[in-house]
Amino acid sequence: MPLQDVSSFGQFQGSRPHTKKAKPNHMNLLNMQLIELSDLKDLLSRTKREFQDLQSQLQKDLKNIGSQVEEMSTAAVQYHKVAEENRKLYNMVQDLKGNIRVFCRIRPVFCAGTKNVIDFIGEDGSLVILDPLKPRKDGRKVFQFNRVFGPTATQDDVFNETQPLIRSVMDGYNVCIFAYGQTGSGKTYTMSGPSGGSTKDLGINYLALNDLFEISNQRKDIITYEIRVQMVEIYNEQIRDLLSEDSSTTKYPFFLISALQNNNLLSHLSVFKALICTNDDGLSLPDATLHTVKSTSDVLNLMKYGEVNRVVCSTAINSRSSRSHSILTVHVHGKDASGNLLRSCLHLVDLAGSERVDKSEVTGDRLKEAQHINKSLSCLGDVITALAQKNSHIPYRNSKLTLLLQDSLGGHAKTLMFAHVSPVEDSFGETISTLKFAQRVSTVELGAARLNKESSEVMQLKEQIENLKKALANKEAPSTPSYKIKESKSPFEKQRETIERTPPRTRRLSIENGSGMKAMNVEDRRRPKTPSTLTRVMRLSSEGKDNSQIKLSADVGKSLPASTVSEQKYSQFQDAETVTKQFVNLCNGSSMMEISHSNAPRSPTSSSFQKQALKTDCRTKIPRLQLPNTPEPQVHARNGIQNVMQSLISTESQTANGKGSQIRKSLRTTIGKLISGSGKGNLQNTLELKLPVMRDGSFHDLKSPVVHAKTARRESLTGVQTSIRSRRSSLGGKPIESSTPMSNNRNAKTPPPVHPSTKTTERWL
Ligand SMILES: Nc1ncnc2c1ncn2[C@@H]1O[C@H](COP(=O)(O)OP(=O)(O)OP(=O)(O)O)[C@@H](O)[C@H]1O
Repeated sequence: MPLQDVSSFGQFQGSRPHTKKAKPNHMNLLNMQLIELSDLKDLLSRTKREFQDLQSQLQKDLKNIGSQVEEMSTAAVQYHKVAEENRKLYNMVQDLKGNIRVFCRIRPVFCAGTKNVIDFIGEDGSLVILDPLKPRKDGRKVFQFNRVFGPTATQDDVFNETQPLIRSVMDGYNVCIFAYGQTGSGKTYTMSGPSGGSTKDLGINYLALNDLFEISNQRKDIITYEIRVQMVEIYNEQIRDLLSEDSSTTKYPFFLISALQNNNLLSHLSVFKALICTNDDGLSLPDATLHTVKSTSDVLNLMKYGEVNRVVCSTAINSRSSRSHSILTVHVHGKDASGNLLRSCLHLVDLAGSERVDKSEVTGDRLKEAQHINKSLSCLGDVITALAQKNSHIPYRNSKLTLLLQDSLGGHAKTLMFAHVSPVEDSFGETISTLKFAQRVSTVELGAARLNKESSEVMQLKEQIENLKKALANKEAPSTPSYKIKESKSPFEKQRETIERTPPRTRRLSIENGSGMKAMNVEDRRRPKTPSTLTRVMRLSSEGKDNSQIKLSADVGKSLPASTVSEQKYSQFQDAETVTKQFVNLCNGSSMMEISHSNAPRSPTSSSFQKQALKTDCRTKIPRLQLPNTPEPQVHARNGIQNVMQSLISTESQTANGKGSQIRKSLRTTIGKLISGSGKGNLQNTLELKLPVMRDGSFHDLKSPVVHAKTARRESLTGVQTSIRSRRSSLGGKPIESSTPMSNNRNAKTPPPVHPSTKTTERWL
């Protein structure tokens, strides 16, 4: 470095001020410069060190910062993971509870300078609204939803959040998405896309179907899907098919509609099918044309067609205001390789906007439309309130809309509501009421969604059940004539004619069996209190071929249909016939046995007996022939037979015309045949179980203490005394062994009592 420069550097630095003015001497000057040079060297080295220190410090700091940033970023990632997990868990809880999910969407402000009422939109679904009239803290209203989409949210953002729900349709869940909000708040925009048929920014309807096709393609090796759509609108409480191929009927000018409405002609038009039908899964669906769609272009075309047919008009609030609720229903049917079936439905509902008629400035037909819209939305509100309060009655039937959405709102579907709000100050009232409604909807718990999947085995079983039902119906068909009044003159008819010719106060009971018909007439002189019954003639027939089919007909002055007892449909029973009825029921092992049990009066003429019989008249359901499970009914059956016999006997003993023995004879024969096996079929089996008599007429080897009573009863029924040890072929058959002198006398009118203590034998005596 030149000396001059060095000195000037030293001066510039001011590190050592030159106080002494030395004589310009060469040597001195040199020395001074050397000193300054060494000073400078020191300074340089110090600065260097300092710089190095600073550098290392900086590096350390940078390192620290780096590690801190790294820590923070991992914490952030963790936080997001946890938040995502929380959301998933929250959704799972909601799924399990079946809560209706609520997303809120805020449409953008279109006019610059308009005051915005949205104060805060949280990532977690919170929304704060500021009351323009109370700009301070107390004007803030906080709402919580599953998700809130701000004005800048795109259609894709909205769809991405909705996609998992929509996809579950392909897994067999019923899904319903409905857009709710005031008029002009963006419902149609969300569901269909921008007005005017633009193919940009298409809405959920299109994106959903597109996605369903994608899934269908992805799974085509595993499941074969069929996707069909139908599109209807509910306009003035009428359901219109928007995809009806008859274009002349799909759209009407408003003057025509009102004219038709005034003349009550609207319902006659095919398009106004005010019908809601139910599908195989019991889901309420509109009865409208179904179109199979195979590609997104099919969907686009259909949606355009439907949109054109939809009733829209201009109001003060919205230039293209929907005047109806539109419902796009997507039916998904899937079948996998193993034959398992799944069926599901996706309802995509764009509701008509609620509007304040003073604001929308509508009159005439528009006013009527607005009133219908508001009414149906209010019905929807009532349904939601009732559901939220878990009321027992949910007023679905108050409007077509709620009727159609019944399964989605109260069934086992996954339901999502889009609450649309406008951020402008002017709409604050409507915004608040929409948000309050949405909040209420979010509290509705529908229960866990149900999977509509049927395994092939279940389907096979269902098919079998159907076939069996059909077979049963066919089998029952031939027995139907037994309920009808017989046209041809059967032996029954002839018998009936004879009966009808018999004088009043004569009751005739005939029991028909396979071997022929034996009749008995009982003149009941001891029933003056019920004269009407005295004219009634009852006929009981027990057809020999199949004793399970015991036909019963009652002649009550006029002919009554003969009906099959096993079918429990005999129409009228009168007190005078209770004896027979008891007997029939005993044969059936029915509930009537309880009546004829110990509490039942023994005599059919006693008033209490009549009362009981009347109590259990034709309205009493008598079960089919069935095998008793417990020994109790057997006891009832035996008691019942005993009671019937006693009743008959008492009646017989009261008659003085000598026909009692005929009754007894006939009854004995019939009972004998029933028990011994001349009749075949269920009744016989039943009787075998009910009575200690086997099919072949032999007795069960009973070792119970009631054996004596049974023997006595059998003896009382047949009039033949038996030894406990002796076995008879049947009551009507020949005795195998006789142990008493009376035993051979089968038709003895007064058999000697074996157990004088029993009432039965007393009566015989
Ligand atoms: N998120 C949005 N982004 C851009 N434009 C929107 C958005 N939401 C709504 N719009 C526009 O606002 C206008 C009104 O929207 P839209 O017709 O969807 O309202 P609406 O709630 O269906 O009304 P109405 O109940 O009367 O049928 C339309 O022009 C629509 O394109």
